[in-house]
Amino acid sequence: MVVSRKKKFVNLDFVPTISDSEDDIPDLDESDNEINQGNSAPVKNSSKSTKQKKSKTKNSQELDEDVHEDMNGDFHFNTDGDELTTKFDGWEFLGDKKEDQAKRDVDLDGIIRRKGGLIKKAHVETSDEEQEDEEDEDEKEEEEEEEEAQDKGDDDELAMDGFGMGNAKTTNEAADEEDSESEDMSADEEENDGTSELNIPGGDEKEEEEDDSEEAKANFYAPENEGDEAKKQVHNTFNTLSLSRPVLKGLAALGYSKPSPIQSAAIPIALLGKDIIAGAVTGSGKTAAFMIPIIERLLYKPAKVTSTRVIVLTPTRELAIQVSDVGKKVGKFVNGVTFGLAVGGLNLRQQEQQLKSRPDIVVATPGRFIDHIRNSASFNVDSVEILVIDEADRMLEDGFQDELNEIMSLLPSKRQTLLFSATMNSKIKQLISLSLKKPVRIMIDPPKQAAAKLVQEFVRIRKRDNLKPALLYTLIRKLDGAGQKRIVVFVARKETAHKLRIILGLLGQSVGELHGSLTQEQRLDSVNKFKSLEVPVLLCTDLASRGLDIPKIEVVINYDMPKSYEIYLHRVGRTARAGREGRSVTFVGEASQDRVIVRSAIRSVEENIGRGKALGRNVDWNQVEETNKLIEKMDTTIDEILDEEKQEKEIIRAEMELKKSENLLKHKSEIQSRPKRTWFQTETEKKNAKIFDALSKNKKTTNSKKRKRQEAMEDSSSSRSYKKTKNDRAQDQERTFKKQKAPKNDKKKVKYMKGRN
Ligand SMILES: Nc1ncnc2c1ncn2[C@@H]1O[C@H](COP(=O)(O)OP(=O)(O)OP(=O)(O)O)[C@@H](O)[C@H]1O
Repeated sequence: MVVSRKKKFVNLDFVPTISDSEDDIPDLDESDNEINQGNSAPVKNSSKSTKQKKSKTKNSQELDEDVHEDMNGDFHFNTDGDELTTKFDGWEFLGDKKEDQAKRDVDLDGIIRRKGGLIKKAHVETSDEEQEDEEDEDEKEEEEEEEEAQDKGDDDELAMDGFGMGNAKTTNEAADEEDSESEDMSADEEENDGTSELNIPGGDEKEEEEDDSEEAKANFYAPENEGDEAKKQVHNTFNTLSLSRPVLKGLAALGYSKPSPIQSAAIPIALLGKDIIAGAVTGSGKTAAFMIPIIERLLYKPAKVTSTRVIVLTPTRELAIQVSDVGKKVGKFVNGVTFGLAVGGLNLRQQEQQLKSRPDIVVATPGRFIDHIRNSASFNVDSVEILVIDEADRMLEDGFQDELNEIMSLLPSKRQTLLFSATMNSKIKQLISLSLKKPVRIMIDPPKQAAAKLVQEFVRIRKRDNLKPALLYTLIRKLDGAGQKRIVVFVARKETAHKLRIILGLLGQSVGELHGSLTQEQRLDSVNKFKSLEVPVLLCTDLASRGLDIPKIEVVINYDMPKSYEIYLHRVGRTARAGREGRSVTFVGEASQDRVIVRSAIRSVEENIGRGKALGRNVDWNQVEETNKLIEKMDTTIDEILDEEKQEKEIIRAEMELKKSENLLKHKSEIQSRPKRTWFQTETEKKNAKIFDALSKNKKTTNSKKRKRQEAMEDSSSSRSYKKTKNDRAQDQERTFKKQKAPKNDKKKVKYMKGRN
């Protein structure tokens, strides 16, 4: 089969792999029309019927088998129009766990149940319900009027004025909002416009970091018009993006019919081999925006030898697993493209085995990635052609800086680098270390914006911090009495998540946890139970704030305020994804930082009329107080549960130690013969690095004690540093060369060529 090249692209790096015979490419436009006609019809049926009508050519039959019926191929990222609700049930968070490797865990829910929890939800009557019991219909109406009048005077509960932002809503608006709270949240709120009356005073906004000068930008970035042109060239179907047939088939199977704006703009530029710095709002399809061109490039330029050619770095393990799954699904029909994971917390040996086969695309978290480069003998990164950094602004922050520098020093400098994030506003001085080559900037949405269909609500806590657990329970009950909605709750500390799980459990509400104190198996288990609605509420730390794509998260609750508006945007971006509706409820404390975030959110909504809403939420504090009385009585039970949990943990640990010793005896010689692993940074070094960062940021506060710690850190870093030496690299190359000679390695090339035909 001949590969057609479009004339306008002369760059040799460009990879136009579209087949010249497009007859057999599924006609996505056709199905578009049908779905559009039946606007409110369930997607599953419409896409199915479309396909049934199609003549059953071989390809359409194949596609039928593979299409994810629960995905909506018709959804538009343009959020002005009506959206259909997609039925996509999400990526697979399987990690590399094998069934028989499941470790024994403490059954916390079991303990809570033994203490009388998780059986029946605690019911505290609302003021409304009490009245309903007593009054007949007419009287009830009168009551409601009275209540509205009361509400009018009670701007404490209307929250927003208390933030110094002016009174938030008229009485009717407040009443409308109250009504909608108990109903299906997605429906009625559109008529309830509470945003326009919110005032935003100027004030103690955090100083922005100084912008890059025009001259610096001109030197660093590709000419601005390259990004602008890319944005202007809107592609209404993937067919016009010069993609190859297997990739188009993968996209069709996923139910993607139309590229999102970031995909439409970034794919052509990435196919040209250029470096990119891209920003687009949460949930706008950035993952596929880099996965599609990556796979396309692999397909077009087959490797001469089996080697790892693409590295995708993500800040969290769950995100890495998810990104790898997106890639596998996009590349499902591409013969021979292989994926590997280098992710902390999962089985090291298993990953080593996988990396030995040199998968084309390795998705990794930085620490484990460095570990593998250093310690997995047959894995090397000498042939890497493309580096993607997802959530790039996060990866450029202090916590990852040392690891990123180390990775940069190990990767070949001749490569394509793609950076993506929803809050991509890193300054040139941060980007320098990544050795980008005239990157094209593609910023789709105005920076620092929430998703278009997100309703952001705020509750002022004032001095009622002690009522927050009760407020959370009341809110969850109000938003979702039936346990049919997915609600993510963000907290600042792992301990808070754990304690809230017990409190809510004792009140009868089943919740899961996701934070760094859990084992990786437990983390994935939490995500999967949440995905399947087995546990509809997930208590998380910021570990889950970025990237996680679980399609039907209806509500995000910020129990504790995030540290910055950027993190706020990522957190609330777990809902209202891909054009869907969503709601966030944020508990706002008295700290000035809290107010800054609320103001930024409201300002953003006001500046972008028609995109989302910001509202104050009414709370029935009497009901919350009543719930709190129940919680106060639980103190001893909570302690007992924590004790019991601790004891069970110790028993499990002792059993594990025993097993470990047995294994050690049994496999002594094999274990001893393994080469000693070397570490890039020990935990202490990591901590020291953090202190060092903090110190260098705030030199004024350096006292002699801190200075000593700093010196100690500098000492330890000078002796720790390990990089692959020239010698190491030469050995790696030799190994690669030897492998090249082995005839079986040519297989992959043949497979790729097949994929293109
Ligand atoms: N062209 C498309 N058509 C239909 N659905 C799409 C398309 N592209 C992506 N999606 C879906 O949109 C959702 C969001 O995509 P993705 O997770 O890549 O967003 P993101 O921009 O990376 O978000 P975040 O900033 O939170 O990481 C996913 O469920 C994905 O399947």
